[in-house]
Amino acid sequence: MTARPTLALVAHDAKKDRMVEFAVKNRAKLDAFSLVATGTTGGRIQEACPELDIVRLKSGPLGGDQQIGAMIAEGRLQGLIFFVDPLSPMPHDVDVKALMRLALVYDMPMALNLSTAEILLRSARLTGLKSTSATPEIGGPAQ
Ligand SMILES: O=C(CO)COP(=O)(O)O
Repeated sequence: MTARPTLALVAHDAKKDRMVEFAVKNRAKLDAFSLVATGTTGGRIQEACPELDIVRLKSGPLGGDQQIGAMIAEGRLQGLIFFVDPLSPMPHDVDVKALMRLALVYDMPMALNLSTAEILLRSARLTGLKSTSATPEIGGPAQ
């Protein structure tokens, strides 16, 4: 049996309703993944879609973004959907940037808004998300 690819779901507060709508609409597709989420985002999705099995990490400002970043660096994540709020200052802005940076370093499929998330999910269904080998792109740091 092949292991299901792992997908991380994260949304800033102003985008949580949108994430819940996205999850409800795509619940059957999401069920094909092993799901992880930052704490509050995961709680909201779980409430709306109780059948989904979601591993909830810490809340973003308390280290959840960094936990997901560590999963990327260790090759334990295959995709990231992160609904970012571009209009509000964040106390943990450095963590948000660090997460996105690692996704870039490791060439992780990453959707930062609703329209790209829809595309990512469709393409993941068709082709399967690529497995990361925790090898950075050329020009990335040595392991
Ligand atoms: O802050 C976040 C991402 O930067 C999300 O964290 P929560 O899902 O706990 O709100």
